[in-house]
Amino acid sequence: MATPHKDFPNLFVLDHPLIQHKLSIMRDKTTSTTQFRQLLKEIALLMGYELTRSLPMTTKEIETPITIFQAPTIAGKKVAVVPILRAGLGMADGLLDLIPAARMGHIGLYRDHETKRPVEYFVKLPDPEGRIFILVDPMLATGHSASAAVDVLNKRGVSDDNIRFMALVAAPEGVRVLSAAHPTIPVYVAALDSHLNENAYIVPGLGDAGDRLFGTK
Ligand SMILES: O=P(O)(O)OC[C@H]1O[C@H](OP(=O)(O)OP(=O)(O)O)[C@H](O)[C@@H]1O
Ligand SMILES: O=c1cc[nH]c(=O)[nH]1
Ligand SMILES: [Mg+2]
Repeated sequence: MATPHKDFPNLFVLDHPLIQHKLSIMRDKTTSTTQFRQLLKEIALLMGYELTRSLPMTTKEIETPITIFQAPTIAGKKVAVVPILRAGLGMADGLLDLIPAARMGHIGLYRDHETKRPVEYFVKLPDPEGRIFILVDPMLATGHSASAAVDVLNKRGVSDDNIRFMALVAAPEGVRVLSAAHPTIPVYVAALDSHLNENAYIVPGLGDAGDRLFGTK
């Protein structure tokens, strides 16, 4: 079971060997787009298994072929998976395999090359009533895209209590920014890397996740 990081009480680094092995292949610059896409999906599914551990449970009376049974089921809350476009789409695929009944929202943000600040270009979300929102984006670098995406959800009536954030690789700078703005949101990552470079890319990181996922440059 995931335990909070010693420096960040809301950060959970999922250090399962399968996740770490797959991430190392993704980091390698010689890994192809095809492999990168497949591995991102597989890691998201494995991370989703841990993240969904906190979903509230209840029981429901069913009848097995043998007897009446109070069967454990996920309580009322419905789930929405919300990728931050573009790169988040690669993680959403894995989560949807795990939770096929989840609704899906989309938040389009790109990071301006000069300012390094996110620019919003698309938002479409499901009804927030009684729903848990899982925001997904492989890279948490400066943390401004993640914070902006949470702000978008807040404006549409989703409280921080109903938001989880899932990233592949985070920089400490980004975790600090996101948790300063939204201290109660649990953040799940596969790795907490060293720092950001002068272009606000994560070191050692894996480069530009969107470009590697979609084969663009
Ligand atoms: O934490 P930040 O400093 O805000 O950076 C992280 C953001 O940068 C990347 O997206 P990008 O802007 O490259 O868009 P893309 O997914 O379309 O490539 C990444 O997928 C995050 O959304
Ligand atoms: O390292 C980084 C930082 C921002 N966006 C990326 O895709 N990679
Ligand atoms: Mg990109």
